Amino acid sequence: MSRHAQHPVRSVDEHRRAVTEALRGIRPRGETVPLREALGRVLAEDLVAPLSLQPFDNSQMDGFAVRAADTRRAPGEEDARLVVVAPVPAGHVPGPLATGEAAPVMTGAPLPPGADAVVPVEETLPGGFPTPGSVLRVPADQPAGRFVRRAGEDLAEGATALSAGQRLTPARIGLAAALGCAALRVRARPRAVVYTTGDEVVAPGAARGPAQIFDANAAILGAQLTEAGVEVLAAHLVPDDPEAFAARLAADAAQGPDLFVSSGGVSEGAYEVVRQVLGPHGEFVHVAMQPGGPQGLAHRHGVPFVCLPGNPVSTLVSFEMFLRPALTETVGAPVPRPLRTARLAEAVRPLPGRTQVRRGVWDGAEVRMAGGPGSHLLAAAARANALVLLPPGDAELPAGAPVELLALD
Ligand SMILES: Nc1nc2c(c(=O)[nH]1)N[C@H]1C(S)=C(S)[C@@H](COP(=O)(O)OP(=O)(O)OC[C@H]3O[C@@H](n4cnc5c(N)ncnc54)[C@H](O)[C@@H]3O)O[C@H]1N2
Ligand code: MOO
Repeated sequence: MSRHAQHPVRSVDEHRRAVTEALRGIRPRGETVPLREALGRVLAEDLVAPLSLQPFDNSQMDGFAVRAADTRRAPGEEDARLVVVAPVPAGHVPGPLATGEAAPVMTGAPLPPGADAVVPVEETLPGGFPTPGSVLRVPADQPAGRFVRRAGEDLAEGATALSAGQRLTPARIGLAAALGCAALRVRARPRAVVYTTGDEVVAPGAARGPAQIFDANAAILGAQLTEAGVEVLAAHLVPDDPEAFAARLAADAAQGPDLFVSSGGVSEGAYEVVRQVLGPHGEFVHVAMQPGGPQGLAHRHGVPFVCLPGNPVSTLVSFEMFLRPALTETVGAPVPRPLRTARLAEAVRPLPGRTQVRRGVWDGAEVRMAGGPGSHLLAAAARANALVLLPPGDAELPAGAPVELLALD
């Protein structure tokens, strides 16, 4: 237990709500994108159908358009006899169908005016598509409407085809295309600036001193933000120098970001650059979660600032537990991670009073821990495909016990 309660303690849910509230101020701008760039984007305005789907009555089968009334069974006859007229290929406008006629129609071809049913070619005699003037035999008593796709059956002209706030899936993009739209108005991606902090941290590829480590967190956060549909405007590695950090922040604010995200510099040390600069502009708390205990949340230059702890796995887990769900809730993307129930492949001891987020390898049924609980274990986390959510508890969870997890891929 801590002797000096330096930070207020809050629950995982409370902090997720706080991050979500902080992001509510993000004002979605709109932009128009071609359909091929629309996947996963969030629609900025309703799409009203400029035409019906189907746009016209058409055939669902390769066969013959007929008037159902012409096929009424004559006494002692199995089949009705009709006269074949000129075929209707898809994409061509047919002439009207007179009584007693059958027009060869292909799937998707408009139904000739007067026709109200389609008989599939394989049900007819003599078979295939006979030349115009030939006699065609079709099974008697064809029901009206058979194999006819009605105009407006799927969607009526003027109806709301897609609603503002919907995420664009392949089917929704396809619907826009079917309605003749080549581009869609979507919410612009939120734009973030990322800071990684610490005198001990150097960029991958740079020269590393004996007490230094490479910056893993800029790469982690860059990938997580990109995956979540956020544009990373810039990523800066800042030293433990509050004045330099404050100046960097002011310069970056001029670019008009929607969000600042940092890793490191939030806990109890003597050189906590993020907490020193942002402390007066926000709150630094301890969340009842491991990893990812120390957390900060501020506003600077009118922009929400989410401060994550510096251990690489703490950064990774904190993003998944707080920032990603907050983006889903406020900006409408990304898709939430699926929450699944799995059985423990091995006994696991949870933490009293704190939610523990372990990294796991999940095979769809059982989950096995990938490495220990330590938040520096990035290589173990890289083997994992799930975050295992262990609720606070004193008693060991036996092998076979059900646990919830967030599936990462
Ligand atoms: N006296 C206390 N000490 C610590 C506490 C505490 O409650 N009392 N909490 C511990 C926990 S839990 C965490 S998590 C860390 C969080 O600390 P900070 O957010 O201030 O992060 P740093 O001290 O800057 O770094 C922590 C750790 O991670 C390494 N690191 C930092 N940035 C990067 C990076 N970009 N790439 C790779 N690795 C990074 C850094 O070298 C440290 O080892 O505080 C504990 N201490
Ligand atoms: O809470 Mo810290 O994030 O465990 O390492």
